[in-house]
Amino acid sequence: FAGRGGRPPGPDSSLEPYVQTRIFKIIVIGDSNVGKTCLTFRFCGGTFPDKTEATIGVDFREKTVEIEGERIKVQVWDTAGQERFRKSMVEHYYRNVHAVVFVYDVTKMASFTNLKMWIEECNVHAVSPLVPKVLVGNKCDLKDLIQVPSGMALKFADAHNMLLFETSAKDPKESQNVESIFMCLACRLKAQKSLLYRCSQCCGL
Ligand SMILES: Nc1nc2c(ncn2[C@@H]2O[C@H](COP(=O)(O)OP(=O)(O)OP(=O)(O)O)[C@@H](O)[C@H]2O)c(=O)[nH]1
Repeated sequence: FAGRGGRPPGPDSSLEPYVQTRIFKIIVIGDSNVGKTCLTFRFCGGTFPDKTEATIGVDFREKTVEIEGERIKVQVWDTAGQERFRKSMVEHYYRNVHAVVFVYDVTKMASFTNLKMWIEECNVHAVSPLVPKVLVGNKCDLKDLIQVPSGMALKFADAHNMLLFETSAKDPKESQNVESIFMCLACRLKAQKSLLYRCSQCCGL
């Protein structure tokens, strides 16, 4: 199925151990300035960038993780939040996507209300309801500036069948939480794809 990657076996592959690595494509979507670049940096590189600029088109980051003994490449697509930097790329974002991360800024109500628009864009591009989606409220370190209450975000997440993560890409103490966003999705994808394997074995599809 789509989402497999790695080098095909060469003529003398019997001499070398060859392990195929699956690739999961995860896109990160949301308003400009909510911290998509910083979250993907934190997950893939373990750091918070000193300085960021608006993403133009898309930036790719990746990290190989191990789940139940299988090495999986998590390919993160850090998409542009600004309309002018994303319009020529939108089709590519959604093609063969395995999971979606919707991000808002907990200190900016508009970024939360705009989520409806991001979900709509996802639907317009025919992303299957089976594609796992999560909601991330970022910048939780700015405690005095919070505009989006957790209860409100939780209600929205429930209504859209998503898990909610409230995180900070900036605060190193929160890095485990950032990691959980992507690991949770990778685990769900691994479980789904295992089911597909079993199905293809039993019903021959
Ligand atoms: N305090 C705080 N600031 C953050 C956090 N995450 C990101 N920022 C800041 O928010 C600003 C925007 O971050 P980016 O990661 O570039 O935002 P983006 O969503 O990728 O923006 P676009 O590329 O325009 O879509 C930067 O100044 C970051 O330093 C966070 O968790 N806490």
